[in-house]
Amino acid sequence: MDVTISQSRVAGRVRAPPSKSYTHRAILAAGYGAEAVVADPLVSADTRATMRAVEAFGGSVDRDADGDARLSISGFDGRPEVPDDVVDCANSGTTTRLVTACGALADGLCVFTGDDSLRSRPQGPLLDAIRQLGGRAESTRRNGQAPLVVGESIDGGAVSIPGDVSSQYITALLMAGAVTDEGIDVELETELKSAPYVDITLEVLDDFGVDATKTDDGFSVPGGQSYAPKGGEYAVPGDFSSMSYLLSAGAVAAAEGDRVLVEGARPSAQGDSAIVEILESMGAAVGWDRDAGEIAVPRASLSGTTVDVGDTPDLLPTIAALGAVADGDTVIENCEHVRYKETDRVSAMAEELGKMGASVTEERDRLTVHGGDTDLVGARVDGRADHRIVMSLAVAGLAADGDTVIEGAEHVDVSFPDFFDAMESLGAAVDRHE
Ligand SMILES: O=C(O)C1=C[C@@H](OP(=O)(O)O)[C@@H](O)[C@H](O)C1
Ligand SMILES: C=C(OP(=O)(O)O)C(=O)O
Repeated sequence: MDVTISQSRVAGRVRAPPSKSYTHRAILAAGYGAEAVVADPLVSADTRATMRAVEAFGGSVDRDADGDARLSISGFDGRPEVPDDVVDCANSGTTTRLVTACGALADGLCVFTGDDSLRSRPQGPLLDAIRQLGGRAESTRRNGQAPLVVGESIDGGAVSIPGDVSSQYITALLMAGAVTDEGIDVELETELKSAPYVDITLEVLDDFGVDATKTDDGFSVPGGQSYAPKGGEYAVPGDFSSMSYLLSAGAVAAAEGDRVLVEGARPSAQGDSAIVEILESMGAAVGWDRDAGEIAVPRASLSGTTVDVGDTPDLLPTIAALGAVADGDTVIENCEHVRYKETDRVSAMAEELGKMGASVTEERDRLTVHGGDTDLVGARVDGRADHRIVMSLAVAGLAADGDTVIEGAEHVDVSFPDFFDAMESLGAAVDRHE
């Protein structure tokens, strides 16, 4: 599906979808346990991949008859079965990493694969860690990418692993380590990127009654633990990465005297709540009522800023789009790890914003958007089969002169299936077509 988004003004109230990161972890944590309800989950292409994996390991995931508001999960109670078939992780890096470590607990071999994008993402450090723990872990093509073959019942132990490729390896080892005999000590060989995502993991583990801690050189989780949320139920908070597009839409295109108000914005461990400070640093008057969980953003004359995205890789496409609308340079630093996502998002944003007339300088670890050099103009752009590229280009399209056609817009299904409905409800001119 392609979407044409035309220059428009937006205003009104909209609810952010539930957090993808928390939902993945809650579904798998429930899978590691005996029985749990996950309330307010994100039901999207990526989280469905984690549900499928829990079922493949012998659990079951039942959705409310009347919608997506609750998942009743029967887990595999710390002992994943060997799946009957290959497990398809689709487009989801989180699913792949988290279930790969789980598969290493199985008494047999598990095979994990996914779509073209997923099969090009790095898994080598996680496979190496599983081998350090005595498990079997191979890439079928011997290139450190899926398809992966994993298994042979690891018991835990000590591993050392780089921290600058993906924090999801650490999350995966901590979640699996809790149900091993010995537990897992993770020593980081390099500085941890995307660190707030491990904080999210520690928060979810704690909510499921599982102990895990930061250590001087990494993380540690004792073995022999059981997963059970307090009161049998876990509620997922709203997603700040998804909110970044809605808030940015307000900053670049809110109607005169009006604002975009986003609900579901209660504070949590999500690093991407930094979008609030980033918008403020660019000149937007953002109002965040933390108790009510509401953020309001009126239109602003944005000016360039400098942002280190070491902790917040998923905000890079949003910040790049904001930079293209702002005056002056927006410098996005510490972004090499953003090249290992669904697509290389650093070059994708440089090239696609370039098609809209933006002037952008791309370096390996830095992206500079020279805002104000030229006016943004509507153009035909490629969403790169990547939900975040699609949604960021839609934000740029709101402010660009004329019509922007975004190819492959259906990929929003990965994290924010109702994204274009939400934009339309705010008044954006959106036309879906083949
Ligand atoms: O653990 C998670 O939920 C995520 C971690 C981050 O990945 P990396 O740790 O690979 O940077 C982030 O980009 C991804 O969208 C979600
Ligand atoms: C990179 C992302 O997710 P994942 O790693 O789970 O594919 C994302 O949602 O931007």
